[in-house]
Amino acid sequence: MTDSANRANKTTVIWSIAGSDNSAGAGIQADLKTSQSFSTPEQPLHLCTLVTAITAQHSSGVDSCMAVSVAMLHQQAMALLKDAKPTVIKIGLLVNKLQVLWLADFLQELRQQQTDLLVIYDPVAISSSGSRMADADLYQAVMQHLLPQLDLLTPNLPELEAFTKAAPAKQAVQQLFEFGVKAVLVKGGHNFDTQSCTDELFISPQFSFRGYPAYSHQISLRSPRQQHQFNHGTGCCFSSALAAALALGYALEDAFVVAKSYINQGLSQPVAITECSGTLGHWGFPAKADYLPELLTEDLQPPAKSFAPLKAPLGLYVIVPSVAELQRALAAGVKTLQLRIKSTDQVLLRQEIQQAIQLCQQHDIQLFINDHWQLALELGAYGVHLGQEDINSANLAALRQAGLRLGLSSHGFYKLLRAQQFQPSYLAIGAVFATQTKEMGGKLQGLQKLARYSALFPTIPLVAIGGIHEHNAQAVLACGIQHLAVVQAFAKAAEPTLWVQQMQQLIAGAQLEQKPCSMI
Ligand SMILES: Cc1ncc(COP(=O)(O)OP(=O)(O)O)c(N)n1
Ligand SMILES: Cc1ncsc1CCOP(=O)(O)O
Ligand SMILES: [Mg+2]
Repeated sequence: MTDSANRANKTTVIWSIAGSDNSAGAGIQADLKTSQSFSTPEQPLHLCTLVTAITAQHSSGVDSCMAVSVAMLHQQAMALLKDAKPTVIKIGLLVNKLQVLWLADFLQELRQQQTDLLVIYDPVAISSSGSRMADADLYQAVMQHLLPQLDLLTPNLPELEAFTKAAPAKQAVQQLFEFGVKAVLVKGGHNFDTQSCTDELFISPQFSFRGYPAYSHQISLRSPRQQHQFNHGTGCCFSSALAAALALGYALEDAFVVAKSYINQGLSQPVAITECSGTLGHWGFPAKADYLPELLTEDLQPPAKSFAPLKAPLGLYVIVPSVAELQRALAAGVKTLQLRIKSTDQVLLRQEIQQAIQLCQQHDIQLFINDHWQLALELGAYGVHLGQEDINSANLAALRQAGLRLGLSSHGFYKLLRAQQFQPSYLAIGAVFATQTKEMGGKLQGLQKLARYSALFPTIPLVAIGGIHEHNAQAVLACGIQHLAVVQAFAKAAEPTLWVQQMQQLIAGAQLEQKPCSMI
């Protein structure tokens, strides 16, 4: 393959079907800025536009709005299809029923050729300044014709009410699901009674994107309300940020966390146009923990207190399947270990866990017991490592009270946020690279995401796991990660002591340097 073909292969195409906002806070102009903010040389995004309307706007209102004809919309689509099909389509302002009907037909046809297309509709009809831009019968046409073609609808509270006349939001969303839309993200910014801003994502079991099943079916994210008027286009950019994150291949719940953080970042550093008006800033991928929202989970009661901190940095963290291997690791100089036995034989488990605990206590080694938290608790282990699916069933309060350290697995922005709420001793993130040790369904984190995690979660030890070997460890460390967990790399090391020394030196060097990450 040629270089240029390779490059084109990497580029993900997004379409924005929306109105032009000549003041560039919302509409197509905002969609372009947002997608550009998420685009990198490693994962380029290219946003193409189908203009539905030309508006004349300024900071306090919309002076006029001229709809583009359906014939012209069609020509724009046909022209774009001569180059490339979109992976994600974000729809914004639609002005009249004719546009809705054309779009519904067009999407139905496109979906037949492209089954993994994802369509998001941000149903703007009235601008934030109160100016009506769409015909009064628009939503009725949308309900009947467009909703079945949509994956995700992102109404704010007045728009949700205009669609369904129902309250509360859960009931309204149920009605929308019945019309065929697969997920609804209700933007809570118009609930001005509160000092915070809570957005809620409802995902129907029908939603799927590139094989990512939804982890949870209702997720609420809350952030403090930012009290200023430099917020033109916020709702629009929220949906564009979702579109961009989905185009990068993120699961929907991860895209939600990232989009909300993007908005928080943009509102924290807005662009003032006049003294009392402006737009949110577009400053790249959200890069500070301050921008992360708080996750309000329906099913979990995170503990008020944190788990015991680690006695020493994890550094090189070797995972072994037996006491025999654990002894080999101890002899090689490993200081952090995990016993990961996938047998259900209770006699063997008890025996191995007890022996491992004793050995590690003698050598003052940090030992985590994988999965078997009851035995770990009973036998007085130093710590346990659990998966996210274990959080609901394990007695976390008992583990914390007994002083055990807790490590939790995570596989993305949403799960990191969820796991962090339990205030564990560390968070693991994987699989970074392809691994033979655990079936990961082909979903790998890669280095770019690692760098983003370490910027967003700087206060808790982050451990990278999955396919880490001596040849790629440096690249992982360069992402700001300071702890590396390995299975095969140690198991296969021909000279374990030398190998451990080499890895520990690499990690110590990176900890000393504390390089700022260049890959965010
Ligand atoms: C350090 C570390 N990180 C992740 C895992 C994986 O834990 P989990 O998701 O529970 O999967 P299993 O290891 O139980 O198969 C881990 N064990 N250690
Ligand atoms: C347990 C686990 N969890 C995520 S990846 C992984 C396996 C890591 O093994 P290896 O270091 O051999 O790739
Ligand atoms: Mg497990």
